[in-house]
Amino acid sequence: MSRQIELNQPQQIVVLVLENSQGDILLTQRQAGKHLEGYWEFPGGKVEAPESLLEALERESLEEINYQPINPTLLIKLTHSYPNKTVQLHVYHCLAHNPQVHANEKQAMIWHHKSKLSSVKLPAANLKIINLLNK
Ligand SMILES: Nc1nc2c([nH]c(=O)n2[C@@H]2O[C@H](COP(=O)(O)OP(=O)(O)OP(=O)(O)O)[C@@H](O)[C@H]2O)c(=O)[nH]1
Repeated sequence: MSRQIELNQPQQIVVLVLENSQGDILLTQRQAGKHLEGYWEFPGGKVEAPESLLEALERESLEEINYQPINPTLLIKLTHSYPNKTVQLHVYHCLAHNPQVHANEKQAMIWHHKSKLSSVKLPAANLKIINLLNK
């Protein structure tokens, strides 16, 4: 496969929108040296073949925030192109009363009300997700 075609292939990404009973959403901060360093995001990451989307979601969630998603539902699937890569995000939503999470990778973490997410520095791909959460 040529380099150009590889660049055009979207990376398959799963993300978890974890919402507590107050309508707050968990955000983690992308670490230095990574794509979109310093931006806030939903926990998640790349799907690793041959795992399913839900297996990837569970693995990423356990790895990053030590949380096992309960009954996650698919909120939206979207594709976004950044200057250096294209991602396809499979966005899962999970509502939990008082989820106990832990920053396993020592990343900064905040709970932020869903109605105020537009004031946070989030990746451009996440705009559609924020709009959906506030419908
Ligand atoms: N986890 C997460 N990733 C997101 C979100 N929005 C968004 O555009 N992405 C993009 O999806 C990709 C997630 O990949 P990743 O976190 O596993 O990989 P990475 O960039 O840290 O790189 P690496 O694991 O190769 O070092 C990144 O390019 C990231 O910028 C989001 O809300 N959560």
